[in-house]
Amino acid sequence: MLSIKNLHASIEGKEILKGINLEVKPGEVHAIMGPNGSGKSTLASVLAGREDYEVDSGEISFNGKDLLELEADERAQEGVFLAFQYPIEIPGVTTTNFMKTALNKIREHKGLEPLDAVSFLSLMKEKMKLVEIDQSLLSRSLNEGFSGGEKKRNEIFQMAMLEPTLSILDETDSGLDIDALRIVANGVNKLKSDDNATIVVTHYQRLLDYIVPDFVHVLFNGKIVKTGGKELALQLEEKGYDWIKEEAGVA
Ligand SMILES: Nc1ncnc2c1ncn2[C@@H]1O[C@H](COP(=O)(O)OP(=O)(O)OP(=O)(O)O)[C@@H](O)[C@H]1O
Repeated sequence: MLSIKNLHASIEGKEILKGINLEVKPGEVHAIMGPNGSGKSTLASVLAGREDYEVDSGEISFNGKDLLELEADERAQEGVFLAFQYPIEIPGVTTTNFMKTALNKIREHKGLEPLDAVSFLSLMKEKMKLVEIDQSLLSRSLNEGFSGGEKKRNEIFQMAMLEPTLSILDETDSGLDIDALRIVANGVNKLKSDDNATIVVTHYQRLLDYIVPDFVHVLFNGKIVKTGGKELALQLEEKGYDWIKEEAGVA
């Protein structure tokens, strides 16, 4: 589904990603961990097509398409979903209206008719139940005055509605409390299928108790220096990152 080959990327002339290689297949959950400043959020942002980042070399193919050729909104229409560390607030636009527009944009791209009001409402109800989000949140302006946990819940709701093929969750520093961790984890687990894949960027080994990853990758200084199974996250929790740096010869 996703194939990243020797990706180099920089911001304001400073090289951050220094040769990332990653293969993600349908049905898989990949966790990306690593010390502060190693490039985790940069990788998520480059995948989502955020403009501040310059891709210097390398390839990213997504379902056979060259992802780097696509603008951020085109990537979303192709089924890439990025949940940011800090979701933006959009005063005056209700979550419901935002979702309607986003969903119909994606449907249009797939050559489908926009959903009529009744079908849209029944889809919303079904997904609200799935991610346990409160109706009152959906009639408020998007993210405005939402608590951290509410923003997270809302993001997982958006994910449920849009049914992306590839979800990228950047949870490195979002101040998730235990409830919010569970919200994110339950959402990801419930939405998991053989047709979609998830990349979770996290510092929290705890999150991986709830979302069991198929692979854990350790990013250090812009490169993936170690890949393992879910037990790697437990080793990191116990021993920190120094042993990995030594093992990779980057200490
Ligand atoms: N606008 C910028 N200008 C210069 N350097 C930047 C800019 N944005 C990010 N960086 C640098 O890029 C490096 C990687 O940042 P990134 O946020 O991707 O790391 P991270 O692994 O997600 O870190 P954390 O775990 O702390 O969230 C850091 O050294 C950071 O200071």
